[in-house]
Amino acid sequence: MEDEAKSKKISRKKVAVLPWMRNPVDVSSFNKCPLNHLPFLHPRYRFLYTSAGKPSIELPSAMLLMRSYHLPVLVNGGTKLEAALCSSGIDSLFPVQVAVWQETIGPGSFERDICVNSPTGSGKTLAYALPIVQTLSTRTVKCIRALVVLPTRDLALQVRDVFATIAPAVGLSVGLAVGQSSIADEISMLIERPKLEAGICYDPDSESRSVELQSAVDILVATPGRLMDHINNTKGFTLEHLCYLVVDETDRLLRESYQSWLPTVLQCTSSTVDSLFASVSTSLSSGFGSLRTIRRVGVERGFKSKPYPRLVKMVLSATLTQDPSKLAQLDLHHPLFMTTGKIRYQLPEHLASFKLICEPKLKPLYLVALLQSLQGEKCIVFTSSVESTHRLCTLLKFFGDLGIKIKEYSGHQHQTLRSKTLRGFREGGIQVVVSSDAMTRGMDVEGVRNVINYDKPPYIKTYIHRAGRTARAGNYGRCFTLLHEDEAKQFKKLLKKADIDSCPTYTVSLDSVQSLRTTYDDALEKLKESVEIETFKKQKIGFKSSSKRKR
Ligand SMILES: Nc1ncnc2c1ncn2[C@@H]1O[C@H](COP(=O)(O)OP(=O)(O)OP(=O)(O)O)[C@@H](O)[C@H]1O
Repeated sequence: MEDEAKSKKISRKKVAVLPWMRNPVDVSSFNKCPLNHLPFLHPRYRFLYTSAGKPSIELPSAMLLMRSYHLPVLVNGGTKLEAALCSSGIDSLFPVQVAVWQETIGPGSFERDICVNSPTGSGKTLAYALPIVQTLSTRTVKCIRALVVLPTRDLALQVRDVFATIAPAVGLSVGLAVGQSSIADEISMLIERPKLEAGICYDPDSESRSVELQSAVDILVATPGRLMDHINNTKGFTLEHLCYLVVDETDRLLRESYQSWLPTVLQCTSSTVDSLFASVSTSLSSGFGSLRTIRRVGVERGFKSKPYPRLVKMVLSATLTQDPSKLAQLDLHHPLFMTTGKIRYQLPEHLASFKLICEPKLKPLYLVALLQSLQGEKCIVFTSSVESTHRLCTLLKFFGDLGIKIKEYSGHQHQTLRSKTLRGFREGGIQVVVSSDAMTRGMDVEGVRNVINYDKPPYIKTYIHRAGRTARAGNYGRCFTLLHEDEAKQFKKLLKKADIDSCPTYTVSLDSVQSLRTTYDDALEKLKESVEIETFKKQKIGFKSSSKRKR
């Protein structure tokens, strides 16, 4: 939001778009592509099988050929990756995935850093996950080669799951650094302990042992805070072999410094010839293990005959920032901008936007009437803050049996509770989630048919991300915005920024609103009591902890 407020001020001064953003690759000019027609993947059938189904060339030479194209190993005439994708219900790639594929595995060959601005739900996660996994499938030594950074824990978990559906198929391990478990547990998942002879105890503080520690993962999905903890404190944790850095939800991640994670990562990964020579001279004295590391850098990280290539960066968002000072932080190399269509803010193709004009004092009643008219369809209700999320959710529960299960989701809740709610929502036990902006970005819950803006979104970016929780992956969805009469004009202006000229009015029956009035009065009374009890409890806890401190 701050980003948008600032960019508003700047836009009045008419900041020029960066030259490389002026002629983007238009993702909408690409079509969906069945997996077996994917360029560079398809020829394997021709190389390997004749029309009679007999192998046309020897398998080992075919394997070599595939390796040179970063193609994964064959299984029964298909690829392990293809099989993994198919078993998770993916039989073709979406346009953004095909476009990115062209620039990575295809002719583009990861030569440029890639910046993707593509609508919510268009499949950006797989767009970067698939080429990375395919390229790394030929690696022989395990170390962190790809790092994906996301702003929240739940988003990181979601992205880890996408990698986990394809990476193990080609023998790659995916790790998570988000602070979901204790730091010790996380370390044990990320770092492989040396295998010791019987009777010898491993001492994690021993300097002499640290050279033997190895990464247990090839791909790491992390949030900035926990990533910094590992960079600063975890023995054996290194990003020196990193080949791919993905900054997902880029504009959100660049908005805050998060302990300067980005400059730190860039510093950890800068592999100049100088530093390489420095490490050669130190490693020569430190034994065979490190010598292997030098060879790994020289051979595996090298492609296109460049022995020590730069780190490839991929940055993505549905509302990618165009602010030059923000983008400069990424230190992009010859960046390629890929965007969908000509409009900066695009909504999903099958999203229908509606407004619902309500009397200010009766807004909760309009919401209940709307929820009832949606008949239990999965729905996310967005409010403007964690406090109003809590209040609204509590109020809805006091409405009695609405026949729908409603839960709250906000940044103030404990992670375990949030995860439980998310699980229930995904599995269908919960039909309505009332959320603060914690669920606005990136969250992918299958079957969400409706999004309701209980509070008007302050910025178009907020509208794009909230609305984008529905109508994902080509599905249909609706976004309703509850407005007071005097907010309508402002809202119209806001939608104009995403080139939305028409936002029809949705109506709920006034009778159903009126019929809820008595229940509403009771619910309001109960809400008042509940707020008082909670305030009292909070004060009591505050008093206890402050008197403890005094003691
Ligand atoms: N090729 C595909 N075929 C079928 N479904 C797909 C494909 N690619 C992605 N999906 C599904 O589409 C949904 C949206 O994908 P994803 O979360 O990557 O979108 P996104 O563009 O990152 O959205 P956001 O901007 O909101 O983060 C997911 O449920 C994912 O499983």
